[in-house]
Parts: sequence; C-alpha cells; structure tokens
Amino acid sequence: MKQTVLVTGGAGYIGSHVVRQLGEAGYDIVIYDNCSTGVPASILYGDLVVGDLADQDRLYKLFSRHKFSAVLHFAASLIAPESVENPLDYYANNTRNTLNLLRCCDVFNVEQLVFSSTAAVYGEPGEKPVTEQTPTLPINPYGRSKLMSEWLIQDHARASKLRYVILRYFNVAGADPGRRIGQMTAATHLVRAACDAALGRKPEIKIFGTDFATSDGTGIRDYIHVEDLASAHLGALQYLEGNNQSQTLNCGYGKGYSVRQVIDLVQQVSGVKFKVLEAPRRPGDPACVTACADRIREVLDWQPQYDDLETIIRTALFWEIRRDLQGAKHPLVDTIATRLKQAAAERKLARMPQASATSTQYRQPKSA
Ligand SMILES: NC(=O)c1ccc[n+]([C@@H]2O[C@H](COP(=O)([O-])OP(=O)(O)OC[C@H]3O[C@@H](n4cnc5c(N)ncnc54)[C@H](O)[C@@H]3O)[C@@H](O)[C@H]2O)c1
Ligand SMILES: O=c1ccn([C@@H]2O[C@H](COP(=O)(O)OP(=O)(O)O[C@H]3O[C@H](CO)[C@H](O)[C@H](O)[C@H]3O)[C@@H](O)[C@H]2O)c(=O)[nH]1
Repeated sequence: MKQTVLVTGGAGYIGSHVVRQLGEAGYDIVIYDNCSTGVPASILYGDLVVGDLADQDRLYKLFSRHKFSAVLHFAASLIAPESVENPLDYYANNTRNTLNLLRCCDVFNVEQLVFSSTAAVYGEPGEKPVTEQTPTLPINPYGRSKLMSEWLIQDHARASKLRYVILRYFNVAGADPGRRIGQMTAATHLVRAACDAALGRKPEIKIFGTDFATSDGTGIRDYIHVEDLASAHLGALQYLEGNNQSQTLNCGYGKGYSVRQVIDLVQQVSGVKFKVLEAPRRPGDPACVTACADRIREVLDWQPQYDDLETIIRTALFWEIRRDLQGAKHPLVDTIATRLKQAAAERKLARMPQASATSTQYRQPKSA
C-alpha cells in the first residue's frame, strides 16, 4: 500500500530534492511550506499546502485530513550569522515549531520522524572529524535551536511510540544532476556565492576569515551533494518502516575542503577568474567542521553516488546557468555553458572504452 508522508519545508532546496526522490519511489506526499524561502516551482511531486508551522490550528486540520505514516521535517531558518542577530526568530521557527509538529504527531499517532539537524550542533570541534558521540557545544543560536529540537524529539520519543532518525547535515551543495531543480532563491552559502561570482551576478566573492588555525587560514567544511543527502532520507524512512530503533547520524563524506580550495575549483571548472577579496570572519563561524560518516553507511547502508567536490560544483554551476537561461542572461553564461559541455563530452569520451566493454558484457540478447 502507498504510504502518505508529510514533508515540512518541501518547497526548499533540500526538501525539494527529497520530495523528488520520494515521488520517484512511489510515496504519496503532502508538502507543508510557508514559501518564505521555498518556491512552489521546485516541487515535482505531491500536493503543496501553503501554511506556517506556527499555525497550530492549521497543522491539526492537516493531520486530521490525512493519515501520515511519517513526517520529514525540513522547515527551518538556517543562516548562522543571521541567528546571531535575531536569536528569538530562530528559537521560534526552529525549536517552538518543532514542538508544534511533535504535538500533532502525538495527537494523531504518527510514529516515524526524520529530522533535518546540522553539524552546527557540534560548534567548534577542532581539526578532527566529528563522530555522533562528539560533545554537542553549538556556538550560535542556529545550532542551539536545532540541538534543542533534537532534545524535544528524543524526550518525546522516550515517552511515546515515536521513532526517529535525526540527520546532522554537514555543508550541502550541488543540484539535481537531471537539472530540474536546485537552489531556487538567494542563498549565502559558499558554493552558491562562488557560482554567482563566476556567472557575473556578483562582482566578487569575499573570503570570511583568513586567520583560522587551518592549513591555508580559511574555514574548512565537509561538502555533501544534495542528491546523496536526499537518498539518505529515503534510507532513513525505509529504516524506520523496518521497525528499527531511533538513530542520530552524521551526513557528510568525511572530507574537508577550505574556502580557498572551493573557490579555486569553481574558477577552474567555470574557467572564470572572478575577483576574490579577503574579509573579516563572520560571527559564529567555526574554523573546521568535518564528519566521521561511518555510522550512516553502516546503519542505513547508504552509498553516496556523487562524493566528489568537482561534481558538486559542476552540478551547481549547471543549475545556476539553467536558471539564468530562463531569465535575464549574462554574456558569460554562454562561455561557461560551452566549457562545461566540452568538459562533460571529454569525460564521456574518456569513459567510453570501459563503458562499451561493460555494455557488450551485459547486453546479451535474452533469446541467445
Ligand atoms: N543547506 C544546508 O547547508 C544545511 C545544512 C545543515 C542543515 N540544514 C537543514 O536542512 C533543512 C532545509 O534547509 P534548506 O537548505 O533546504 O533551506 P531552505 O530555506 O531552502 O528550505 C527551508 C524550507 O522551509 C520553509 N519554511 C521555513 N520556515 C517555515 C515555517 N515556519 N512554516 C512552513 N515552512 C517553513 C521555507 O519556505 C523553505 O521552503 C533546514 O532544517 C536546515 O536547518 C541545511
Ligand atoms: O561568501 C562566502 C560564504 C561563505 N564563506 C565561508 O565558507 C564556509 C562555509 O560557509 P557557508 O555559509 O557555506 O556554510 P556554513 O558552514 O556557515 O553553514 C552551513 O552548514 C552548516 C553545517 O556545517 C549549517 O547547517 C548551516 O545551516 C549551513 O548554512 C565558512 O567558512 C564561511 O565563512 C565565505 O568565505 N564566503
């Protein structure tokens, strides 16, 4: 029987990629989103209900209309420096609204929850990759608001039949390799900011902090492709459907790249030497955050397909170019698009001997 799942924040960047994979896997999907940063055009499957998680009455009505087998909870505010400026908004949208959602799960007997948490719960863990056992010491209100949400979920699960998978994402980037969806709205993330600079949408990129205690002085992060992150959600859902116990899992590849390395690679892949400025650190930015991601592979049998920074950057750039071609077009877009197409064709050629050997091997006529 088809299961109906609720996806909060499904019109957003990550949620929309998960919705697409859920739709392809045959789930019935209801998306609840206030479209503050998400856009309806990014929803390729399911029904969108436009509403706010703060509206408890609306949520009750939604839960009473559907029999949800599970909830995937993405809706949140997520810009760490902004959370330093407006902490109360972050606690309201992230922590209080998670409580609203849990109340509905409780009243309507929803027993499976997949929650979007973040590496920001670890704060400033130093150079070592962090495991799920690393102490959680968030250094900004965003991280604290998410950690408090984790506690709400864990405490409620102890007192009820709720089972959960909390996924702590590291830095998410890239776009649907099929180029249907990607980051739709303005975003401050590094890969996006570098793509914007390559496409000439911004005159330059700023490196926030060059005096961190890292190899080149700039911040180090573990970048995960949004498509792999989405498949981890399907794995988490299937894991819960298999009646397994609750888990908290890191979602990253276990590889660290500095801001300079990311910018250099965006310049290399795009062929555009955009301007790079050095600027002071942003408030609340840790020096280095990378994941030990052994447990998620083991527990969910998760097998990432896009574990490569160049692939992340290429899919992000392809998506941004596609967005540009639909709207106002910058002259550089054509140059970069041609360059990316050439690179893709060269890679295809390089792979050809192996590909044709494999196809001869496997495509034997059935009647033979
Ligand atoms: N992007 C990252 O690098 C990253 C890293 C770690 C964790 N996360 C987490 O992943 C989740 C999704 O992030 P994203 O990058 O897709 O962001 P996003 O802003 O694209 O998506 C968030 C979605 O939630 C919706 N939303 C926000 N507040 C809402 C409310 N009160 N009621 C209803 N809908 C609401 C927005 O309209 C949007 O569609 C968040 O919980 C975030 O904390 C993201
Ligand atoms: O224009 C920019 C943008 C970013 N950076 C730097 O690039 C690194 C990554 O910054 P992002 O803004 O891309 O991402 P954050 O690490 O700040 O945070 C992201 O990943 C976290 C998990 O690690 C959280 O989950 C959070 O929601 C999500 O925005 C940081 O050192 C930042 O200072 C720049 O130098 N210039």
